[in-house]
Amino acid sequence: MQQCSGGIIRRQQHLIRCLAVNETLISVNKITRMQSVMSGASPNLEVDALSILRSISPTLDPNKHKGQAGKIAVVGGCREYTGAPYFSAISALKIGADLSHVICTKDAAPVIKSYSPELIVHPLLEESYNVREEDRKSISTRVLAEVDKWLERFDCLVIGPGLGRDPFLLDCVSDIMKHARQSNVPMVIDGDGLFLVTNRLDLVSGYPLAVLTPNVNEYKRLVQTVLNCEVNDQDGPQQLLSLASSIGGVTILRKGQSDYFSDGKEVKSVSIFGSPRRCGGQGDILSGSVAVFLSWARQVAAKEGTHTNPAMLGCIAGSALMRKAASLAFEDKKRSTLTSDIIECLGRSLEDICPVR
Ligand SMILES: NC(=O)C1=CN([C@@H]2O[C@H](COP(=O)(O)OP(=O)(O)OC[C@H]3O[C@@H](n4cnc5c(N)ncnc54)[C@H](OP(=O)(O)O)[C@@H]3O)[C@@H](O)[C@H]2O)[C@@H](O)CC1
Ligand SMILES: Nc1ncnc2c1ncn2[C@@H]1O[C@H](COP(=O)(O)OP(=O)(O)OP(=O)(O)O)[C@@H](O)[C@H]1O
Ligand SMILES: [Mg+2]
Repeated sequence: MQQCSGGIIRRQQHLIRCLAVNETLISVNKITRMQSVMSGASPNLEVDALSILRSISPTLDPNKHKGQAGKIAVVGGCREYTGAPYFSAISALKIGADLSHVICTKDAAPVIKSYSPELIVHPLLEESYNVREEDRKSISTRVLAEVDKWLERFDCLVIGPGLGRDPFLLDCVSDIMKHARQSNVPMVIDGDGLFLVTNRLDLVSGYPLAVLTPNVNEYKRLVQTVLNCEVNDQDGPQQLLSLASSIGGVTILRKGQSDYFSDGKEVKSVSIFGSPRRCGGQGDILSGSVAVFLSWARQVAAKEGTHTNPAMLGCIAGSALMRKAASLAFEDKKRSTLTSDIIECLGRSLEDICPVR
């Protein structure tokens, strides 16, 4: 039955794309609305994500100096996972951040450095297998002191891509999060960062500069822990609103066929056509993207005194760009589309939506 409705949706999506090619009068927004209806998304929640993206993307101004377009740091990368932090950090650069750092374990650092000379990689974190019981305290103090030297320079942290679940390492990351919060540094929390936060809600509860970006599994765990019930898709937007509100007004980006966003006050969605390929790593691109757009949205808010929640704007713009890049990559690579192919399409997608002036 599920397979059957999946097939129908795919055929409908194919039909919509054919219409888009043949009938130039069908606007992106109309296509989006049609897809929302077909996928079961609530059309009245759908935002004009492309306009939002344009409104927060800075111009390339020759008077600006390095760093003003964003300094992002990804806290993640361990012995098992080196791809995820790389995807997140390189995506931030490709979108337009000036500097992208990775704070990872000592073992992961040479590997991540070898992927790209563009990234600034800090081999600071340690996992239990490398640390004697009696050295734990001094090591975590040293890690925190090192991170503190950089913390206030970052416009946003991404916590969790490829972080792993080692208890000692997660304790160190909890301390980093506490310091980031004291310094008002925004945090996008993804992957194993969500595993940490689901068990330590105090780390983000009531912090408006925290963004959680759960996938299906991560969302399920959050709902079970926070709301003490199961995911209810009949009333998905309302449940998301309650979840964000119960965690004190953090912003949540619930990833799926449509992406939904809530900060506990409102719920919005983005259903722009993405890709039917579900290769691992696409969420990592999204986390790096959200970090950049959130930083830009904060700059706009500071300059123009606007009151729209920058975390919501950052999520909406990140989701729109990720989906557009995924669809471009899929047009070209079809079944063999990989995360690296999508990353290669970030620049062209951004240029299509928001050309350099
Ligand atoms: N190329 C790369 O480097 C990529 C790396 N990636 C990185 O992978 C990490 C996990 O993210 P993910 O998306 O696989 O998590 P998710 O869907 O909850 O889990 C799926 C199933 O696996 C299990 N499980 C997972 N981790 C576990 C652990 N450490 N130890 C034990 N169990 C674990 C989990 O079990 P459960 O917790 O549900 O019992 C569930 O059944 C995260 O850091 C992410 O950034 C991705 O971004 C993709 C590209
Ligand atoms: N069924 C779907 N149809 C279209 N787009 C989707 C679908 N599911 C997820 N996406 C999009 O793919 C991106 C990544 O979401 P996904 O749920 O794959 O994250 P993830 O599991 O955390 O990924 P990762 O493998 O990086 O950990 C999001 O931008 C989301 O909008
Ligand atoms: Mg993920």
